[in-house]
Amino acid sequence: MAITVPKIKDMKDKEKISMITAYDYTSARIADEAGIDIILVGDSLAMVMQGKSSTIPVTVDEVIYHAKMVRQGAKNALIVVDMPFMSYQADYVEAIRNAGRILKETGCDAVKLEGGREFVPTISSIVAAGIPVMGHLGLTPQSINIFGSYKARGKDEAEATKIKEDAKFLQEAGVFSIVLESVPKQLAKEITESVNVPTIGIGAGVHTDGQVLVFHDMLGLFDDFKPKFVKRYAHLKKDALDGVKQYIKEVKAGEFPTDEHSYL
Ligand SMILES: Nc1nc(=O)c2c([nH]1)NC[C@@H]1CN(c3ccc(C(=O)N[C@@H](CCC(=O)O)C(=O)O)cc3)CN21
Ligand SMILES: CC(C)C(=O)C(=O)O
Ligand SMILES: [Mg+2]
Repeated sequence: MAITVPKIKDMKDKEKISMITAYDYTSARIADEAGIDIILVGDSLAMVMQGKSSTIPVTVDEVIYHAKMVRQGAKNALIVVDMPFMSYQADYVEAIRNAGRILKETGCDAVKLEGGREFVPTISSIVAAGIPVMGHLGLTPQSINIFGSYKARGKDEAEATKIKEDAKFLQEAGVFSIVLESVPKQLAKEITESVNVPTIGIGAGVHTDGQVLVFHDMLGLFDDFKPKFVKRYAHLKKDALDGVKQYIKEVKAGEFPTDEHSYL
């Protein structure tokens, strides 16, 4: 049965939520067939699909292109799409229109946007339009030019308090779930216990209500950088390199194709 927003909310304190990114049909198929709860069409596609050094350049048209392909590959998972940098920050009417385009043109289920109390009016307006919103606190990569690095957030008392308060603000604004990225595990635990919507951690320890990782990171396919929170469950880049090298060798040696791969 297809997973819905109410089902995700209901999983808090009952069953851990599994979430993974996907940017195309083939990866979405794999995640969905494996039984993932949520697929995120992350703006991390800037790094993984486009080779950029931040998520800043991604456009609404580009996430829509990827989200359409993901939709084709997923039958059961809930599909959440990241709202790109500057598609929701300037004014809330533009934010509603962009969130609406994303849902309407892709058939996906919800949007995610980064930020705390400053975005309460934006989030509540998008939700009022009938579009479910997932929040994102802690390390918010679209603010890389303010932060200056991708280091963990909320390590001092003042920032920890701000993030914890922001989680409450997001809950009041009507988010159905909150991603907590790169924060101390104790802070993530306190937030998880203080809000009534599920938290989904990435680099936030074991006490969140769910976990999310980038598909290409956890399968060892992407290695431009490797945050501490990434666990490699496969080594696909090594497999792919070995495969392509073997193919080249056999082509050069006239060993491929044999009659098995020829029309006789
Ligand atoms: N492939 C990929 N995976 C991601 O998890 C990811 C993206 N891209 N793009 C968007 C953001 C950027 N992210 C990042 C990028 C780098 C670090 C990183 O280098 N972290 C250091 C922090 C060290 C510290 O806090 O002291 C690390 O070593 O973990 C973390 C998250 C997470 N997101
Ligand atoms: C890392 C996750 C949470 C994300 O926002 C992304 O992939 O863009
Ligand atoms: Mg993102």
